[in-house]
Amino acid sequence: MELLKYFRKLKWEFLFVVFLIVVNAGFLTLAGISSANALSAVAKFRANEFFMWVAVMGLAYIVYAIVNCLVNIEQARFSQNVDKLIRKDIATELSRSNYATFHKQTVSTYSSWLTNDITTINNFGIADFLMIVRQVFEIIFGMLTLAYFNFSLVITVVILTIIMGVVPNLFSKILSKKSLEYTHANERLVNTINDILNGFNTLFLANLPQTIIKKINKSSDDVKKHTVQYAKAAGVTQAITNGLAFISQVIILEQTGWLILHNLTPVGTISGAQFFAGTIFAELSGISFNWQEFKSVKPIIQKFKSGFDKKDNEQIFKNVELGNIKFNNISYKYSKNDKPLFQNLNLDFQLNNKYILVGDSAAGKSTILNLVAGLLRNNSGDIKMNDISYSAISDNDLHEKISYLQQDPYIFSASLKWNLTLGKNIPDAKINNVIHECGLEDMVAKLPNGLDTVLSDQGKQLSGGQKQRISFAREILRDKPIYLLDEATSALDKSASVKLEKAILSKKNTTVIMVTHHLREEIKQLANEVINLNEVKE
Ligand SMILES: Nc1ncnc2c1ncn2[C@@H]1O[C@H](COP(=O)(O)OP(=O)(O)OP(=O)(O)O)[C@@H](O)[C@H]1O
Repeated sequence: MELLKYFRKLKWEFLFVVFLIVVNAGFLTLAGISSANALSAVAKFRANEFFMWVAVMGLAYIVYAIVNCLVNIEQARFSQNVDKLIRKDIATELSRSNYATFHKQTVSTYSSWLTNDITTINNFGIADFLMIVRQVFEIIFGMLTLAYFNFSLVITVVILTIIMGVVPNLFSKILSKKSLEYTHANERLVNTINDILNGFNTLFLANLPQTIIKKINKSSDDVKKHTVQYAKAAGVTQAITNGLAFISQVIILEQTGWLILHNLTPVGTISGAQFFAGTIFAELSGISFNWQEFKSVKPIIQKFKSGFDKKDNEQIFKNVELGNIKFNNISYKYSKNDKPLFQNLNLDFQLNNKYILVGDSAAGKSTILNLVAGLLRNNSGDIKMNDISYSAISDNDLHEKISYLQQDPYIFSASLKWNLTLGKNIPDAKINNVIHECGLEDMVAKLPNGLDTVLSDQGKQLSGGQKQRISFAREILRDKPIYLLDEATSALDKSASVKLEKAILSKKNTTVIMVTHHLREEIKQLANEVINLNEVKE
């Protein structure tokens, strides 16, 4: 089972929790034995013996309570460390994903994996497994004690145990299925919540605030439906196992009574048998239910794995030197049933030349930049850099050569400095030069902590133009030899646009492909070629 892999990684912590659980089960057993012995002593009017066993019982319960507290603390620590490892594994897969793999799922789905699903794994996986460990030891100790009273009791318990183990297994598949459906419903709820809340402004301006309630209500109903379905399946499983446990307890009680009446065991056994048979069957019914719940976690962890394409990491790539980028007979369509956006397109972007790409809206200009950046790779025909096919060039290699400035740059909820450097160590003097070059000085001066000011909520306090200036500064600091600009100055006024575009187009040893809807004369002059996509697509 996949979850056990994480337990093995944390084996010392796991063993410590198990040790505490075993000690705890030991003291509970001691309390049960003491109670039976106290009853036998009182039946024989042995006062000293009676009080001694009552004292032992009291002490055993006190230690049990203390160790139980320790178990809870250590179990919480262990669970959190398992969560951390699972999150790290998901984060590692995410960090290794290519563009297509990452975008197979929505960001909200990943959020749900990292939050809701981890909570489910905690409740159904880790807590249930440790509960099973506790139950197994309480059963073992209980059986040993029953054997000490009278061995025939153990035989009956074993027979009843086998019956109790078989019946609930019949429900295992249903529980797993329902648990997976429940996690998918949670993903849909998180997706809806994110989508609707991100669209708050649009709905507010359209006077449609009720839509927020309607959409969230609909998804809540979806989660409710699947939670109730899971509870029904779990409830039936639990009811059957509980019913079997009660019947089994009655059988053991009858057998003990018969043994006492025939002088085959002391009177105290009645209390011991009741205590231990109660414990054993309650724990057995718990075990079979917890085991089903524990197994229901498996498809959740498998879902994480199957979300990522293993082939991404196994390909062998060549290191490519900078050179011309050529499109040879490129055709592209976003989905199988679509008409191709363009067919047999041939383009030649010469090293260090500057290109401006124009064309109608939706002609496919951004798609071409995405193909050059290697974000989209499922094209037909061959894209080559320096005569090496893109299929042999890694994303890493491409990103080391390309700066891609988009219309709506992402601003992290981090300091301005972090947003510019993306966490890299760059001297302040260099940062300040670029700030000056990108016209960000006024903005930085007004920020309360200058470069260290945290831009909260994805830079909501910034204007579109300020975000675009930050994006220019970020990419100039990355200092790569190929620039792709996709309407990267659309939110800036004419003079600011011209200044920034000029800064990029005037770079000497740099290839530039710039998409724009506002081709200004002074910018056109800096280009080696203006490509009209409407014409070259024909
Ligand atoms: N991720 C996507 N999935 C499906 N279709 C897409 C996707 N991205 C773009 N398209 C479609 O591909 C076509 C070309 O889009 P693209 O963004 O490349 O055009 P564009 O020329 O850059 O447009 P604009 O000038 O309006 O920005 C459009 O019809 C668009 O709907």
